[in-house]
Amino acid sequence: MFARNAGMNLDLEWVSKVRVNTQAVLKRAQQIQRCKVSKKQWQAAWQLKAVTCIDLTTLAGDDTPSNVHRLCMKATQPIRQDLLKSMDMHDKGITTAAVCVYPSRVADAVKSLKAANSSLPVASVATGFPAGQTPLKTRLEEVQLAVKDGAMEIDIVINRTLALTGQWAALYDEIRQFREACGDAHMKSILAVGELGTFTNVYKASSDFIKTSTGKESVNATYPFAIVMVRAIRDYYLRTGHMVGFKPAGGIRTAQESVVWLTLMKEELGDEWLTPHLFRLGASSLLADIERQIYHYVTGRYAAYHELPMA
Ligand SMILES: O=C[C@H](O)COP(=O)(O)O
Repeated sequence: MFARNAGMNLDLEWVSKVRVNTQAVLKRAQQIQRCKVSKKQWQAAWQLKAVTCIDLTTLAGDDTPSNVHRLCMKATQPIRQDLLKSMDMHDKGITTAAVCVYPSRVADAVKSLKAANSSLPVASVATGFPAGQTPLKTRLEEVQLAVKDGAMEIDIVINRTLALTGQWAALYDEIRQFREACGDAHMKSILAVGELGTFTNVYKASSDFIKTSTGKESVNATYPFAIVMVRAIRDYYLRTGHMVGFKPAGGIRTAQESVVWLTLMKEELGDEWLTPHLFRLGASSLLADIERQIYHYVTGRYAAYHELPMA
C-alpha cells in the first residue's frame, strides 16, 4: 500500500530560489518526443499500459446520467474482449484507472459502477472547475459534497490569481484546506499551466499529485510544462522521500501521444512511476484512438466506427 504524502511546511526560501532554464526545458521536451518504441508488440503493450492509467473523462454541460453510464461501462471494459483475447490479455482485468466527472454527476457514476459490480474509483473535478473563481467557502463545500456523493478522488483547481500575484503562502493554505476537505479521498491539484504565465510559476505552484490542465484552457498538457512539473516532483522526492503523482490532461488524443507521456515518466522519474497510483492521463477521447490502434495491431486493418462502440 502506498503511504499518503504527509506534506511539508511551506519553505518560502525554496520557492524564492526557483529558477527554470527555458532552453534546457525545451530541448529536453524535444528529446523525449524523439524517443521511439520500435517493435509493434511493444507499442501495443505500452498502449494497454496507457489504458490502465486513463482517467476516462466527461466534463460537458450536456452530461446526463445516460452518457455518464456509458462512460462508466466503457471504463470497466475499455478494449473489446476479442481483441484482448488475441493478445492473451483478456484475463488481466484491464480497466481504466478511474472515471472523471463534474460534481453533479458523481452520484450517477457511483450508481452505474456499483450496479456493474465495479470498484473503479469515481474522480470529480471541484473547487469551481475550471476557473476556480468562486468563494473559498463554496469551493470547500463543493469538495465535501462530491466526497459525500461517493467520489474517491478529487481534482481541485488551484487559485491562479494567488499564483500570478505571488501569494504563495495563501495558495499553500488554500490547498491544505482542500486536502482536509477531501478526507480520505485522494486529491489531485490542477495547475492550469496555460494560465500561469511562466515555467517558474509552474514549478512554484506544484504540490501533491499534480495535474497539468483542466482541458478548458487554450494551452493544456504540453511536454515542456510537463518537464518542469516532473522535475519539481523529483526535487520533492529527493527532499522528502515521497513520490508525488503526475497527471497530464487536456488535448491528449492519440495512442502515439500516450506512449510519449509514458516515456517521459520513465525517462524522467523511472519505472516506479509507471503505475496508476502515480501516473494518470486525463482524457475524454484518447481511449478511442488507442482501441483503434490495438484493433489495427490485432487485425491488420483499421476498424469502421460501428465496430468499436464509443470509439
Ligand atoms: O481532465 C481532463 C480533461 O478535461 C480532458 O480533456 P480532453 O477533453 O481534452 O481530453
